[in-house]
Amino acid sequence: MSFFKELKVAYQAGDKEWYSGRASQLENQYWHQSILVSDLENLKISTTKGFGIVGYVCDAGVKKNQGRIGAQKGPKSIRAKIGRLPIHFENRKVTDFGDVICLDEDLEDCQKALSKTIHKLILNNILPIAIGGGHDIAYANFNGIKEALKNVSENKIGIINFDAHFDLRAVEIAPNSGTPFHQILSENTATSYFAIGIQQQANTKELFEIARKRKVSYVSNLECETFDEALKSKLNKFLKKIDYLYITIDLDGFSSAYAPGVSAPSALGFTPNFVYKALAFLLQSKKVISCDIAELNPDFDIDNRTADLAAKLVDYIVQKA
Ligand SMILES: N=CN[C@@H](CCC(=O)O)C(=O)O
Ligand SMILES: [Mn+2]
Ligand SMILES: [Mn+2]
Repeated sequence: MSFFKELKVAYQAGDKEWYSGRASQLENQYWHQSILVSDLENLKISTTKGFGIVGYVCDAGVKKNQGRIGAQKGPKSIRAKIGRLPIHFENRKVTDFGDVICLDEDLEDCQKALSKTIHKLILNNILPIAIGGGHDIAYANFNGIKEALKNVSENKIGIINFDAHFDLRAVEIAPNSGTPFHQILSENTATSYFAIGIQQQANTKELFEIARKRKVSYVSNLECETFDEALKSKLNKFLKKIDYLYITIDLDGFSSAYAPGVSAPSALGFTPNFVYKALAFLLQSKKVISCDIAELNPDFDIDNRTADLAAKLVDYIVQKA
């Protein structure tokens, strides 16, 4: 495809076949009835704001980070659950712009392809909702945002990551799913990063030290039992500093009771209820420029419950943005 020329990556346009569910005599009852599909080449500039789902079919970063592979099957699994959800929103146009697909473990080219996609969607007045794929999706999403906000000073762009992990590992042999925020903060020193749900037993002392040096804001999983006033006030302070917010959700930040289908599950993570409340709070700021949901690994899922959670997060973002 010429949009991705010079990149070693495959692309598949959005396909209605990916979305199915219960038939209804009435229109607009289920996602599978209303979702639109498109390819990236024929995207026309729209004056009304829309939402764009894009799949990041890549687990090369998870593999390079010594994780359990399978996340490249994530996007398909999430879409199968999205199609079946009822619709409780009006005047929202959601289009699936297809998949960028990693070839021969060429992580960097796949990331560049996703960055180009995110950039194009934002320029077309679309809020991207990227679905992964490993958490290396974050480096790609951020670079797409940065390109779209070329004239915006980097300290006006903030990142909020729902995750058990900082993902602040320094790049040693090659970038991977554990390095995205180290890469971003090294290249954009004035950009602020807030991690929600950090688990002490999932991050080394070295990672906490990197977070301190890089002035990363964070709250631990223990502070995420309820979405309380203390956290709201920290987030308000963070939101005040920035004009644009990128939200990224690593499913391994949830308790494995809700999200078993990830590379690194943990029983200690947050509940869906907590994340719903935090998301509603962040989305009402109207500063969100792009978002993604990462790390679904269908090979380890139980009764597709992690895919179902990811699909419901997509639906919730569309409702609240
Ligand atoms: N994406 C991040 N992954 C974690 C993996 C932790 C683990 O494998 O236990 C990390 O690098 O810290
Ligand atoms: Mn994680
Ligand atoms: Mn992560």
